[in-house]
Amino acid sequence: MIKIGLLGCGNVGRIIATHAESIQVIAVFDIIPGRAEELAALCHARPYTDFDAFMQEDFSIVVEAASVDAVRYYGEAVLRSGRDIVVLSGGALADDEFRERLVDVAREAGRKIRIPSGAITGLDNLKIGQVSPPRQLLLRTTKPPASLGMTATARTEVFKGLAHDCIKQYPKNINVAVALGLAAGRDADVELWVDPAAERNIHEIFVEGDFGDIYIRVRNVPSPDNPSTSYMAALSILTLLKNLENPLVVGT
Ligand SMILES: NC(=O)C1=CN([C@@H]2O[C@H](COP(=O)(O)OP(=O)(O)OC[C@H]3O[C@@H](n4cnc5c(N)ncnc54)[C@H](O)[C@@H]3O)[C@@H](O)[C@H]2O)C=CC1
Ligand SMILES: O=C([O-])CC(=O)C(=O)O
Repeated sequence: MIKIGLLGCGNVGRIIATHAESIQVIAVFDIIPGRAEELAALCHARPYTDFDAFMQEDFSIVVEAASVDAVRYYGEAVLRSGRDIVVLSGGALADDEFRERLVDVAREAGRKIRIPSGAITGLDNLKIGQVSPPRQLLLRTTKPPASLGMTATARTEVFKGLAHDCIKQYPKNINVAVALGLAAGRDADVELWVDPAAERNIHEIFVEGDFGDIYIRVRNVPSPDNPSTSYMAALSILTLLKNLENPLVVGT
């Protein structure tokens, strides 16, 4: 059974901890002591608020479900310790300098940085963009205003531009756009909308290239404890972990 250290004991951390059938959560870490303790009790793990102490535990992979800042603070140390890291807050890798350094560290340590598909689908074959760059790569995200901590009386566009700029303004809501760009090999264009009539977190992906064109629409159910995070994101991590040691690899 894969032994994991969970970095982040919020909404996604709780879903992982309560569905951890094919994994063993050994230790959990959060800056908020009560959260670490509560989650640890749920999955019979040990709670930590001190990162160095957390890292002394016996696990082979760290699952980050915390924040863009957490990836920046701890990503390198995780890899240098000889563990892989699953990064849900992939927005941290929008910073070219940071990403290149992290990849270099992973290469030196012989470890992997795994970005799950999170709240979208299609990252597998979007990687064809690394071989044949797409002419269009657009993510149009629509969320209920509450997901962005806003109020709005009509459908409103709150951002239009490139993913690496959008993530700076909305680090808790648009990590998917950065993952999309990392898969396809170019920064994605992003439109971020709030819509008071939306009951789901909707991600529409438009791609066009030599292969033809793609349109994907994902209508995500918001998570029970954090409406800005789609429930699919947690399921995506559980699925990644379930398949880690499977010799049969499906998808590009
Ligand atoms: N790539 C994707 O498709 C998606 C990515 N996300 C990202 O995943 C992350 C987790 O999402 P949720 O569980 O819903 O968030 P949450 O806010 O419910 O939980 C995050 C937890 O991490 C802790 N935390 C934050 N920064 C930390 C740090 N520097 N050190 C230690 N603990 C820290 C917080 O105290 C909190 O308990 C967020 O960054 C979110 O933006 C969420 C949904 C989809
Ligand atoms: O969960 C979602 O729909 C997307 C999200 O928050 C993110 O990418 O940060």
